[in-house]
Amino acid sequence: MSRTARLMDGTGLARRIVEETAKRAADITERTGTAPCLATVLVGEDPASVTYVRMKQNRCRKAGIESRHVALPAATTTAELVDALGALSADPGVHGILLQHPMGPHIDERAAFEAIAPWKDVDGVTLASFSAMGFGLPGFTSCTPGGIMRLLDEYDVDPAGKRAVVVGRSAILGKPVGMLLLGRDATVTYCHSRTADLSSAVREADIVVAAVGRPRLIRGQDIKPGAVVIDAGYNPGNVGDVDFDTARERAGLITPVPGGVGPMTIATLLAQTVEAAGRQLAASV
Ligand SMILES: Nc1nc2c(c(=O)[nH]1)N[C@@H](CN(C=O)c1ccc(C(=O)N[C@@H](CCC(=O)O)C(=O)O)cc1)CN2
Repeated sequence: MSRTARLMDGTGLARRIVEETAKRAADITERTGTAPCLATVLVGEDPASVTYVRMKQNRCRKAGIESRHVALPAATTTAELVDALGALSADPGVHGILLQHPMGPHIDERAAFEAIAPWKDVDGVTLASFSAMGFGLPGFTSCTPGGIMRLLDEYDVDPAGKRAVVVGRSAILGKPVGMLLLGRDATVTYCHSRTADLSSAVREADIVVAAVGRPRLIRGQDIKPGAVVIDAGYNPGNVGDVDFDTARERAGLITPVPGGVGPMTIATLLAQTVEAAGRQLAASV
């Protein structure tokens, strides 16, 4: 019998989160006379990154969050980038910092991320944020993983006792989403480019998170009937890592691309920026 998965509507949920965030931003602005402010930092002019940063700035504007942009040339050195991030970290007018990824092969990404003050790390990329996520302590989550967990909650998917397979192991996506699922008592398997038999691992999964950046890598035939399929892939042309048409015939729930995980990434960034501003401005009065 053929079935069609229910769609997980990231666009609609993100809209509601941003509306709620806008109310909190307005409240902070009224109480303190200062609007929450996100600094966006972009090294080079990668077209996709330019688009994502612009999307973040536009959503900030609509939510009453100020944004300040630092555009650095592609040839910027790690030391120069660290200096720029250090200046933003020390600036009391900036409450959150977003360093767009990727930054170019000559940049030491870890050194750059660590130049962000942990209390302004609204993108959840520092070791401090990563450790807090790992230990289930309060802190800022990486935005896409945080958005994915919020989507699962919205659709009453309780990870406890479920087999979750994360395809991908990047520092801002695969690793942290696996940690968050483990923190919610899922049994987590990470798959990656050296995994011997990806298909058989995926076939075992009650929850699949595709976060590898390979268009349509995960095919419907490998999806366990009724599984929850989260497509966190953002490949050129708005193509996900999951072959949507075949996967939706077997999954129970599935995120579309576009309209699934992507909007949740930005909504999480905005919500965490306002949270950071609220804390910093409360501490300064
Ligand atoms: N420092 C970071 N860098 C990157 C992150 C991140 O979370 N922090 N994530 C990705 C890309 N990304 C944000 O930066 C991102 C990708 C896609 C979307 C999104 O909303 N996509 C839409 C479709 C967009 C369109 O119509 O063109 C969707 O899926 O519906 C948001 C953010 C890499 N770098």
